[in-house]
Amino acid sequence: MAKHQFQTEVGQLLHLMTHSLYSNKEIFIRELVSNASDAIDKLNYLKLTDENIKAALPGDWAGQINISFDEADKSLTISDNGIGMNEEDLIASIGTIAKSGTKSFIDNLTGDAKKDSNLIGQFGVGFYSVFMVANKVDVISKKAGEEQAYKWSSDGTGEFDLAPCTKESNGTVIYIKLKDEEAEEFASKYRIQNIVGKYSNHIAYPIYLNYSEEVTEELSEEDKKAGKEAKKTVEKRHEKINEATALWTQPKAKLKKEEYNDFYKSISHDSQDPMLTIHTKAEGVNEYTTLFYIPKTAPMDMYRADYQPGVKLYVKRVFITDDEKELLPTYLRFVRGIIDSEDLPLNVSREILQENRILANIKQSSVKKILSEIKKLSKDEEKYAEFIAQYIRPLKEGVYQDFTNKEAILDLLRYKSTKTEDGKMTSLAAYKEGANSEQKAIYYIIGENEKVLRNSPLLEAYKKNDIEVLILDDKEIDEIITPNIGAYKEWEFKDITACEAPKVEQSEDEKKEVEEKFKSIVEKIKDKLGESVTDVRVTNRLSDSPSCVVKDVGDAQMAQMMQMMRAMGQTMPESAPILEINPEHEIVKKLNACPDESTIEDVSWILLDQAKLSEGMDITDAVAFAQRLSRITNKAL
Ligand SMILES: Nc1ncnc2c1ncn2[C@@H]1O[C@H](COP(=O)(O)OP(=O)(O)OP(=O)(O)O)[C@@H](O)[C@H]1O
Repeated sequence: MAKHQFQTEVGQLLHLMTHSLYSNKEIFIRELVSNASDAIDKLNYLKLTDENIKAALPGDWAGQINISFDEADKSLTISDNGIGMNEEDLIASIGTIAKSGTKSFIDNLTGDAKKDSNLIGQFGVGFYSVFMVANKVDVISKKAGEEQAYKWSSDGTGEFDLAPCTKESNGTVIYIKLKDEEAEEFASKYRIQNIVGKYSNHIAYPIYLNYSEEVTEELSEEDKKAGKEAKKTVEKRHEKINEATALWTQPKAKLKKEEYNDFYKSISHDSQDPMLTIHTKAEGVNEYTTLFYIPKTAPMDMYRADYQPGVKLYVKRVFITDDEKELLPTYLRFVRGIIDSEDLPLNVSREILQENRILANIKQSSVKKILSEIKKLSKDEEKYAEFIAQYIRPLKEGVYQDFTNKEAILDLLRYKSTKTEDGKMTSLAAYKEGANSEQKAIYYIIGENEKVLRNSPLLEAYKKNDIEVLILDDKEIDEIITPNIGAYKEWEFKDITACEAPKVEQSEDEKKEVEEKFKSIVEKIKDKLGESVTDVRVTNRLSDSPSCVVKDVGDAQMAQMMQMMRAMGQTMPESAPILEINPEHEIVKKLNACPDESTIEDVSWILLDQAKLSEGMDITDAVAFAQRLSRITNKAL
């Protein structure tokens, strides 16, 4: 018998399973039954696509799962007649090699046992959950089409044994020796029935419960009078304990909300009810059923490049794949559920799926359906706020990924703005509706910090003109996506740091006059600040602040490209801003009349640095800034 060491991360995980994660232990049954069902799914598919496998199976092979328990032995056994595992599979799947999700699972643990147990399923570390209740586990497995069976055993500490063994037919038997304190709870008919009913009722294969029961003979009245003793016999039971129907094939009207929710939990490993359930049967050119769910909380791997897709593809109830990222567009990667097509050939290869016309049509209609259901949800402001809190980012990605549905997605987006407060958000439709008759564009400002953005001097002119400005504080994504939106219902999106200020009551002549009056000080400031600014000019966009910085309009495209390069990890220098000064402000007026060159120099730098600080930008030389401030303060006192 060969001893193998678990990889460090698996070891860590097992330690957590045995020592820390105590709440919701019952989910180990859900996880093992779900693995058994997946194993049967896989064999079902191979039977259709691989002649050798078909020949190796008995003609009447049909997938089934068996659970048995033995109170005296304090054990539970879960077995399936699915694909099975050979030696390599056992090592790779439940042995030395931790899957990509394991490390992030450990990193994501919060220490809160309840929350942490919910993470178990999400990270594909389901099998190990058995060690929450087991002292020792044996996995006896034989892969379909192969001769040799193997036995894997572990007590959940640092190592496991692996050795050849005998097993008649393909599939996997998991023997669980329960910890003493768990035996009473889980080696129990009612408890198992209850857990399977709760999580695995609509697994597409029958689950049988096998157990022995002592039966006392029913005596007739006569026998009782005659003092006959009732005989006791032990009878073996083999009872189906789940519905074993694919839930999505049932008519909508027949299904209750709880049934939908339970099914969701069984396919998603989530312990919460879903936020939204969308069940559609399409008949016509293409015949198919889809059952989609939107989780209440975004899946943990939503922002990982190697996220696990949440939609499974079936053809006429036969599972085809759960690893196809193209079934829905990437921006809808948080959706869970199934697509079951009547028209695809059963032996469709996974390779040709991507170019398949039928599937492309199903995908297109599914996206439309999901977006329209989200739109319906948006009518309920409170519920929709929860949706937005979880999914605004992927939705924003949709704006540039999905050109066909761009308008529909834009309608679903929500933004903070200068006219919303207390975390409330506005839609683009509401923004347009609330605008005055002169306005023809959607104004926005982007940054990292909401508070800084709300206090930006650049907003002063917009406030004065009662123009709403969208506050985009998710810079990483907003800076890439928003400039690419173009327009919403003919209203162009405009970045207020790079566009002309809104109209103020000032004629061209007045403007020229002001420029003339401040010409020489503008030149002087330009001279003092050198390459730290692209330009210096007087502005009419400010009222309370002496100065502000804006981007060079012509440079907007360049700035966006630089931002994309930065998002890809390149270091890119920020281009110098334009400094605008407020001719109505006392500081600027006094500076214009100031004869002292050194004061002009200090104030010029302070005007630039404080404008940068107000926009949340870094200043190049904080020490020099402090020194200048001291000098000016000293003069003022
Ligand atoms: N009964 C089984 N028959 C065949 N293979 C199995 C069985 N149980 C587990 N496996 C294999 O072990 C792997 C690991 O199982 P585990 O439950 O830890 O994660 P998973 O099932 O891949 O992920 P998730 O729990 O998210 O579905 C499975 O992917 C599968 O390859």
